[in-house]
Amino acid sequence: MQTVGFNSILSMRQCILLARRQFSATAQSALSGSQTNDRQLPPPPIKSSDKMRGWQLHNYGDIDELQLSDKLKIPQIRSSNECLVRIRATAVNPIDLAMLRGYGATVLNKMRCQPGDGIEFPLILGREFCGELVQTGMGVPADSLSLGTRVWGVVPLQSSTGAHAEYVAVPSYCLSPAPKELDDCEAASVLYAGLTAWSGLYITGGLGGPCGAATASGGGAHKRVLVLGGSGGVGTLAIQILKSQKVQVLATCSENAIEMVRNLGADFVVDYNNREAVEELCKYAPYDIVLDCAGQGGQQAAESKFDFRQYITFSSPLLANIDKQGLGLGALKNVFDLVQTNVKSVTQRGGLVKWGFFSPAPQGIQFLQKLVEQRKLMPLIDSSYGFGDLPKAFEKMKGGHLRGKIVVKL
Ligand SMILES: NC(=O)C1=CN([C@@H]2O[C@H](COP(=O)(O)OP(=O)(O)OC[C@H]3O[C@@H](n4cnc5c(N)ncnc54)[C@H](OP(=O)(O)O)[C@@H]3O)[C@@H](O)[C@H]2O)C=CC1
Repeated sequence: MQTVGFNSILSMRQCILLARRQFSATAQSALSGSQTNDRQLPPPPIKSSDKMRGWQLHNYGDIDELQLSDKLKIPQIRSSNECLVRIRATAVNPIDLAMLRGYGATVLNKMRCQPGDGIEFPLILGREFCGELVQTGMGVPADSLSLGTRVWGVVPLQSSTGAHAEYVAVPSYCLSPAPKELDDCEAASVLYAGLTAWSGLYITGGLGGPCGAATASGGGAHKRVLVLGGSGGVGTLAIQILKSQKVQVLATCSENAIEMVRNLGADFVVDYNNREAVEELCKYAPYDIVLDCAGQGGQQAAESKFDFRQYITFSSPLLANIDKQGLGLGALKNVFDLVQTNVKSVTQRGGLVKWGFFSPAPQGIQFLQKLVEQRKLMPLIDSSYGFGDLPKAFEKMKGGHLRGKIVVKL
């Protein structure tokens, strides 16, 4: 296993992070003195006539369907456990681009619309944010989440008003006080991909046993995990999560990302385009988990060169099958696909294929929060944009080859 130089790379990384933290703390206190405070003065109350800016969608299609308006209604708190947040930063994820094109519309629209109410549009995309708590429902405990608190959070997939706007309303379990170790853009770029990685490893993969899935305890020391696509939003966080739990991590990425992925802590990294290097991965098989963060899908599992106990892919055909064939036939096709890929993978590679999903679980948020506070997890930002340039952020996502996350500052 190629680990020579790993410790020196890591300590170099820590020095850079420390210097960056010191610089940003000084700069922030010099400029505003407020951003890293958990709690500020309570914000002025929102009036029902107040309007917000936001990017809306009135049809599925391409990026030109995104329309900026400054006359949108501010989302209202509809149940006692909801919170309203004024957003400071948000992110663009592959799911935003997919939803813009209509991905998952059949299922998500069923979840969104009340019976008899077929209104699908307008939609506001955006699944994660960092911002300031401005209103809470009666059932939200004021001691844990008081007005003015700087929070980070995620928006459930079925919500039609996402985080690409000045305000978002979400259930209180979807947010918590933002770690002061991260600035607004960094804090807006952890939870969606981080909860996807956490849920794939601990809920779907059972890496830490029942406690690992039900609590924030993590686990999995001395297991061996291969991360496919170690350079993207989910992969960069998955590697850091795994290393923090003393898991042995191998990863694949493009040649030009190898050094970056090694610096995240991966013990052995190969270029997925280099056939000989990929063959090397066989030496370390069978893997406890192969985590597909590269959009490969379950069908690829049986074609792998190496054996595994579980192959967890975040690219399942679940919603796409239902979009194409409707709820009934689509559900049957899903069962057929899962059985078929598993028969092939068990007979050819000795392990199961599972579908992993983002899950807005509070214990997952707590787990990620703890790692950030211990400085064991740090988001990588590929690029950042102003709010008015959100379509450019989507173009960047469409171009692919990301090295971390795309963030948008309000
Ligand atoms: N099911 C769910 O709930 C969720 C699913 N996802 C899915 O998970 C996947 C990862 O998401 P995210 O990290 O945000 O996406 P990104 O686009 O940020 O990352 C993908 C990365 O994979 C690399 N890559 C592409 N092809 C390969 C390959 N064959 N082998 C190794 N690396 C490769 C890309 O770089 P390069 O092309 O330069 O090599 C890029 O760095 C996406 O397919 C996304 O749709 C994400 C979140 C939730």
